[in-house]
Amino acid sequence: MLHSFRACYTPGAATAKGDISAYYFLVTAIPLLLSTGLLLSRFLRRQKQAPLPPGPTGLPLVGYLPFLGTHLHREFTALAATYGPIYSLRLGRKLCMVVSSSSLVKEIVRDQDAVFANRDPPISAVVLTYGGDDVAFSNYGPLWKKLRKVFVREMLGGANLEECYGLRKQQVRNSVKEVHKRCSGGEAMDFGEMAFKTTTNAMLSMLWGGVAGDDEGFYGEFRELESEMLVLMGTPNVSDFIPALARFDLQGIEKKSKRLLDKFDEILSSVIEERLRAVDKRGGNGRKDILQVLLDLNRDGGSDGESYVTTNQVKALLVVSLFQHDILVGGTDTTSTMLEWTMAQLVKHPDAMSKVYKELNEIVGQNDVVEESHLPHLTYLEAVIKETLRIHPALPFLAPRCPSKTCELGGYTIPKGTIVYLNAYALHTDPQLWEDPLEFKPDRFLGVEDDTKFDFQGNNFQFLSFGSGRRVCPGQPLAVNTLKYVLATLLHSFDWKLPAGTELELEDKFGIVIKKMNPLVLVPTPRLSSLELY
Ligand code: HEM
Repeated sequence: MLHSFRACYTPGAATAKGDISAYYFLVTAIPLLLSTGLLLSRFLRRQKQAPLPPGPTGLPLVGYLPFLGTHLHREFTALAATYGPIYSLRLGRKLCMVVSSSSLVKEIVRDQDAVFANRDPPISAVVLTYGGDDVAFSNYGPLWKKLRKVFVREMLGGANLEECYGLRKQQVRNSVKEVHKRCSGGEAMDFGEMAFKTTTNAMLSMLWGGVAGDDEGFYGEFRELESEMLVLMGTPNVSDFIPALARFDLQGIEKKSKRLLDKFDEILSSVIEERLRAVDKRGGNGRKDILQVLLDLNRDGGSDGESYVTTNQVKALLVVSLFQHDILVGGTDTTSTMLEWTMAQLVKHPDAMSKVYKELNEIVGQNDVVEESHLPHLTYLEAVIKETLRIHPALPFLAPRCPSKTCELGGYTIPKGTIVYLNAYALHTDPQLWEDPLEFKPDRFLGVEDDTKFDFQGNNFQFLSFGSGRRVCPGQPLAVNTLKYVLATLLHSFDWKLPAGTELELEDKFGIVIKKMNPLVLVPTPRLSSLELY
């Protein structure tokens, strides 16, 4: 080809010398022209590309990290007032975006949901879930789809949830007995601690039938591991923000997470081995529990033959379920945190509390105990729970998303791999969207004609307690059921008052889960006529 090219430009009289210089000219000029063209087209493309969202500048290397305070949900909300509903900031080497408008959230979780469906988990979470081998941390793809299906259909499916009711009920009734025992001395108790124990025991009993969960020593060990995890996940890790330093593990977080995983693994392996040796494989209450469902999938892949899960995936799914979100959000239990917040708001608002008691008297009566069949009729209690989730969203930024490719949002470029925080707290407290947003007014959720308007599925982009889109919380039906059932039971059985001379404050503490700063200490007194109801 070069030859024919040369022939065109070297007609008859050309000398051999002229031939050679034309040849060299072409050999150098063509690549030069091509690369200039390439650079020019890249430059023009970049000129055409939308800019990054505006945002505060930080310092070299560490970015905006040194300027972050202790109440990130409020700080990120305040920054939106300066930089608008989408802004960017660098945390270490990582580029982050904060989105605080319902129209942009809708674009992320509906119009571009598949693009924004990846995660960027911290190193400690990756280690503690056997390499991110689970539903909460895997990126959007075949592995996530399979694990999500197992989680939603096999582990927490409607039928399974109903079948496990007996086990949950037993644990909640145990708590009622324990509270009743402590009532006689007028003893004050830490409500959050009792709520944590109740929900953990209910979950343990669902997972492996309470085989080991009834054992106090075992429970204590789990609590210890849980608080160790809290520390590990709660400590900002330089390796997460400056990946080039990750291999040095400067704070030893990766090493400690591995040690913690070994302890979890020991417990989970012994529970699994015990079950594999057992003659009766049905677990507690004579039914197939979640452990058995997972072991069956591990053995034969399930009825569709496609739901095979590895042994490590069995363990990672158990860990995530056990701590509900603990791994995801920093060693803290979302359900018991929300139980504590709801109770605190009720104690703070006696009007709302008396409406809950009135509803319980009408629906359950004082000569019966609360059953799950009562729950759909407790509409005021549900409004109270929604209002609490609105003011205190357990995960104020949901679980951060990560786009799998560079895309555009609201006229800005969002580069692949950016960490995207959906600021649910900002949306839940936006005065444009809610009247008196900081006031506790459960009635705002009553009498809404359209059932889906404020459902828990994230169909309304101003109320996002459980997220939205394909990565919406799969534990939501269990979480709402547990919240309603435990609250209804504890309120129906007891009156709850502050200890004499104390005052209630509602100060919060930022973590990946927003917890109450100080424990909620209350004094219960029995309110049912018959001792048998305890
Ligand atoms: C009040 C209690 C709870 C709240 C407020 C809550 C909230 C959330 C939120 C906001 C997300 C992120 C959704 C998103 O990215 O759009 C999430 C994800 C998740 N939640 Fe929950 N959750 C609760 C209880 C539970 C329970 C009880 C379980 C399981 C037993 C659970 C399992 C999960 C899992 C596995 C994910 C990750 C889903 C995925 O990435 O595909 N959650 N939750």
